[in-house]
Amino acid sequence: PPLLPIALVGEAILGQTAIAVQHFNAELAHLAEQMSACMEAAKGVGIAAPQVHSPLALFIMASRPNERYPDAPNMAPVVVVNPQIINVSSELVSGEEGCLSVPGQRFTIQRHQAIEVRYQNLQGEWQQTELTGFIARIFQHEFDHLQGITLLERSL
Ligand SMILES: O=C(O)C[C@@H](Cc1ccccc1)C(=O)SCC(=O)c1ccccc1
Ligand SMILES: [Zn+2]
Repeated sequence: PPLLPIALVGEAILGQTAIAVQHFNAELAHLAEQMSACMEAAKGVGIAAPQVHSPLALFIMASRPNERYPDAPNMAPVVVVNPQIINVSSELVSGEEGCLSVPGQRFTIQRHQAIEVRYQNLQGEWQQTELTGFIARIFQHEFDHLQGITLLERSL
């Protein structure tokens, strides 16, 4: 089956606040599968539902070592639904980011080094955990997408 098209910066959906997921059904699981396929094909480490023209508060994050973050952990993709950022470290770190909605460009972005987060999985079960480093960076990037914020608004 074809890959979902990826919204480019400037498209309205990328500037909107995402809608909370209410129904943890097969349709949601199917959307998550399609998003994963898109992310893999684009060699991304994350993707948010608005980037595939869905208004839902849902993203996928997956870390793997890469030339910019050679010590990034190898992490199986995680589906994050209805995320909240509960606490953030005062420590900020600058790092390079890309965005599938701003193809071919890199930006230097400051992010919190550590964050405390809460989110639901595909079964609707709440998870709470602390994230640090590159994974915390990915979470903050995807969380921004759900608030209608892209890295263009954060670029130094
Ligand atoms: O647009 C997206 O959400 C995907 C984006 C996620 C992201 C990349 C880097 C830091 C935080 C979040 C990408 O995966 S773009 C792919 C890419 O350019 C890249 C991949 C690994 C490290 C750095 C950039
Ligand atoms: Zn992005």
